[in-house]
Amino acid sequence: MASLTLVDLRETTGALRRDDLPGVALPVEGPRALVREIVQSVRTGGDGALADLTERFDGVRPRALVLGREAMAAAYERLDRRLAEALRVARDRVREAYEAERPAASSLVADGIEVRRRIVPVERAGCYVPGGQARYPSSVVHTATVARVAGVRDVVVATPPLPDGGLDDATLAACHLAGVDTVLLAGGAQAVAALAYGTESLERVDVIVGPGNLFVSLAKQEVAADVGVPGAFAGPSEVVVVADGSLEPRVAAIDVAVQAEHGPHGLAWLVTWDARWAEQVLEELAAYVEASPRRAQLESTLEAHGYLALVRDRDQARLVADAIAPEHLELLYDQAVRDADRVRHAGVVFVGRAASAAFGDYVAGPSHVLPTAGTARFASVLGLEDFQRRLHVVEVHDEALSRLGWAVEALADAEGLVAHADSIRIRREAGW
Ligand SMILES: NC(=O)c1ccc[n+]([C@@H]2O[C@H](COP(=O)([O-])OP(=O)(O)OC[C@H]3O[C@@H](n4cnc5c(N)ncnc54)[C@H](O)[C@@H]3O)[C@@H](O)[C@H]2O)c1
Ligand SMILES: N[C@H](CO)Cc1c[nH]c[nH+]1
Ligand SMILES: [Zn+2]
Repeated sequence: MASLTLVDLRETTGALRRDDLPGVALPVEGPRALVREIVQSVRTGGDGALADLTERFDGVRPRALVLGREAMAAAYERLDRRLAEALRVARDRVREAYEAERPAASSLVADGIEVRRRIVPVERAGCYVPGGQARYPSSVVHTATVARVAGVRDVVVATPPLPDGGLDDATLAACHLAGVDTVLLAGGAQAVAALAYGTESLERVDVIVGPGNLFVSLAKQEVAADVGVPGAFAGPSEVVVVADGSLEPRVAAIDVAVQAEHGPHGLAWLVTWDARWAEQVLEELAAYVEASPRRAQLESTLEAHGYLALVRDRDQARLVADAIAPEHLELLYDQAVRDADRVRHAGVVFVGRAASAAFGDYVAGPSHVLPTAGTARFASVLGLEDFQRRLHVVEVHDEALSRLGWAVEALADAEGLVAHADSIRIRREAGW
C-alpha cells in the first residue's frame, strides 16, 4: 500500500537548505550510456535507425515516420466535438497568455550610438510530446502554441506511435489547432536525436522543447551542444501540496495524487502543520490509490518519492517548499495569497482551495512545461524567449568618435590590442 514517508520538521529551526530534505535521485548513469548510444545510432543511421529503435523501445514500426497537415486536419474533423472544443479552449487560453507577454523591441540612443534590440524567432522548433505512460494532446497545445506566438516558421511535433503504429486523433487534432507543420512519429531519445540532427525525411530543427521521461530529458542534454535546448529540465511531474484542516482530506489526497499518476520518478509532498488532519489525508490517499486505474504509476512515485512533512507553521511550510523547488506548488489554506508572493522557488504556484494543479496542466494559460528535479531554482516555465533570439543592431554615428572613441582607445591600449585602437584612431584622424 502506498503511503508517504514522514519528514518531521517541527523541531527544526532556522533556514532549510535543499540538501536537508530528501530529493529525487534520478537513476541516470545506465540510461545516460544507453541514450548516448541511441543518439549516435540515429545520427549515423537516419530513418532506418529511427524505425529500428522505435520497434525496439515502443514495440512497433511506425506506419509512416512523418505526417503532414492533411492528416492533422482530418483527425480534427473526426474528433469528438466536446474534446475538440476543450482543446480549442486550452489553445486559446495558452495563446492569449503568451500574446500578453510578447516582448517589445527596445532602443537606446546616447552619445551618437543607437542600439536597437530586435527579437528574432528561430526558424524551426521541435516540440517533444510524451506518449509512453499516457498520451498528451495537451502538451502539443502547451508547446506548439507558444512556438507559434513566438513567430517560429516551422513547428515539428515528435511523439511516440501507438501500439498499432499510428497516432491518436486527439494528438493529431491538437496539432491541427496549434498550427503544427509536421509530426514525427517517434519518441524517446531516438526522436530527440532525429530532431537535433535530421534524417532523410526530417530536416533538423533549431531548438528542441517539451517534457518527457528520463530518456528524453537525458537525450536533450546529450544533443545540447548541437541544437538549442532552452528552458527547463521538464522531467517527471512533481507537486507540493500545502494545506491544513480547512480543506477536506479527500481533496488534499487527490491533489497529492494528481502529478504522481503520470508515472515513475515523480515527486509528491504533503506539507502541513495539522498532524491529526494529515492522518486523515493519508487514509484517503491509500483508498484512492488502491481504487485508481493508474495505481501502478501512483505507487511507483509515492513509494519512492512521496513525503509527508509536518511543520510548525505556514512560514516553515514555505521554507520547505522553497528548499524543494517543486514543479507545482499548491497553497490551499486560508489567506495563502500573501504567502504566494513570498515563494522563491517553484515552477508555478496555485493558490485558493479550488486551485488544483490540473487547471495549470490544461487551461490556466501558462504552459505546463515546467522545471522539475530542483531546477526551479534557476529555470522557468516554457516562454516565448525559448523560441526567440535577441539581435542587436548598433548604429554608430560620426559623433560617437569624438564622444566615446577615446574610451575605446584607452581600453584597447590597456589590453594591448592595437588594431582595436587603430580602427577608431584612423577614423578620428580622417576628421569624421
Ligand atoms: N515537467 C513537465 O513539464 C511535464 C509535462 C508533461 C509530462 N511530464 C512528464 O513526462 C513524462 C512522460 O513520460 P512517458 O514515459 O509517459 O512518455 P515519453 O514519451 O517521455 O517516453 C516514452 C518513450 O521513452 C522511450 N523509452 C521508454 N523506456 C525506455 C527504455 N527502457 N530505454 C530506452 N528508451 C525507453 C521509448 O522510446 C518511449 O517512446 C512523465 O514523467 C510526465 O510526468 C512532464
Ligand atoms: N502535469 C504535467 C506537467 O508536469 C502536464 C500534464 C499534461 N497532461 C496532464 N498533465
Ligand atoms: Zn499533469
